[in-house]
Amino acid sequence: MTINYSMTDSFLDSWREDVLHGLPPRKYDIGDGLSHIHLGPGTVSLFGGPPGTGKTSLTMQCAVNAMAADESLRVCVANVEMPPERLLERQLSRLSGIPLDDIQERRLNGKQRDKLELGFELIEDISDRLVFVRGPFTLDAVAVAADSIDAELILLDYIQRIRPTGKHEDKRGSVDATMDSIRQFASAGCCVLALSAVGRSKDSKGRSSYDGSGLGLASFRESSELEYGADDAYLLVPSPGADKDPDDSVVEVTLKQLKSRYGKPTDCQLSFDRSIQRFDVDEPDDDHRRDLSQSLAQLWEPER
Ligand SMILES: Nc1ncnc2c1ncn2[C@@H]1O[C@H](COP(=O)(O)OP(=O)(O)OP(=O)(O)O)[C@@H](O)[C@H]1O
Repeated sequence: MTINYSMTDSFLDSWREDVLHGLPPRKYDIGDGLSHIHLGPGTVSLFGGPPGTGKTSLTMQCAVNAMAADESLRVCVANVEMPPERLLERQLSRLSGIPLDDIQERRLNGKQRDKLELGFELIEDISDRLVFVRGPFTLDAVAVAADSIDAELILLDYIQRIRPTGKHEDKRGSVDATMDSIRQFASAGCCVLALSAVGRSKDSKGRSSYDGSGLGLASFRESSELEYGADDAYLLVPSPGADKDPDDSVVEVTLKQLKSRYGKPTDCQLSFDRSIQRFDVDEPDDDHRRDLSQSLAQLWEPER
């Protein structure tokens, strides 16, 4: 076994230089209103939430936006549930505004085909920097695929189904080992986005449910190593009181930040338009805005 350790004087100079060089740490631009989500080299972020809330779509949106904003960014995606073509159809829908149903059913009229071109162009721009693992879904395969393009951002969807190296006694041991390897990816300078299944919790009436109010850090399935190993952890849950009509194409969801290793956890409200698979950050409502402007005004106009 290799044992790693370092004397402080061996890295003091480079660290001092790093602190003083005046440039902020690299952070990906994943879209308007989402700057509190710190995704950058060397970080591990965990995204959990009930099935179908949009974790896959949100994290793919973040990755594609980051690639569009930074032409040097290379990304590796390992999705155990959906093939690349289906994942990209969601992005095509979002980027062109054409309903996903029409794309999936291949019922596109001339006008829609023209609009799709914009989406295809954007995807073509990132196509030589985006690699998908097709299987086996092991961390070794992820490492090979990521190395093939020197990927810096790795998206694992989802962590309980991606097998680590070696044999492990049970699911828990296997997820622990996966998190260990993910930390090694991060130490090598990668940004890892890991999606996680969550367990049901008890709702206010004692029933087993995925109700957002009962979910927390301990809800990440199989292992506490997940909550400790991640730098940041998020839960994507339906917003409290949001209209739960399953036919609505737009649903209100909350991205709760449960853990932020180096900052203050911040929640944010999002609208998820499922018909085009697009997430938008909700503007604070007028009352909230008024409260803020009043408090600001008071700051500048002290009581007379
Ligand atoms: N063509 C479509 N039109 C409208 N909504 C759709 C369409 N295809 C998928 N959806 C919805 O979009 C959402 C996609 O969610 P997504 O797969 O990103 O969720 P997830 O949180 O990753 O789920 P899971 O944990 O089950 O993988 C789901 O609610 C799904 O029902």
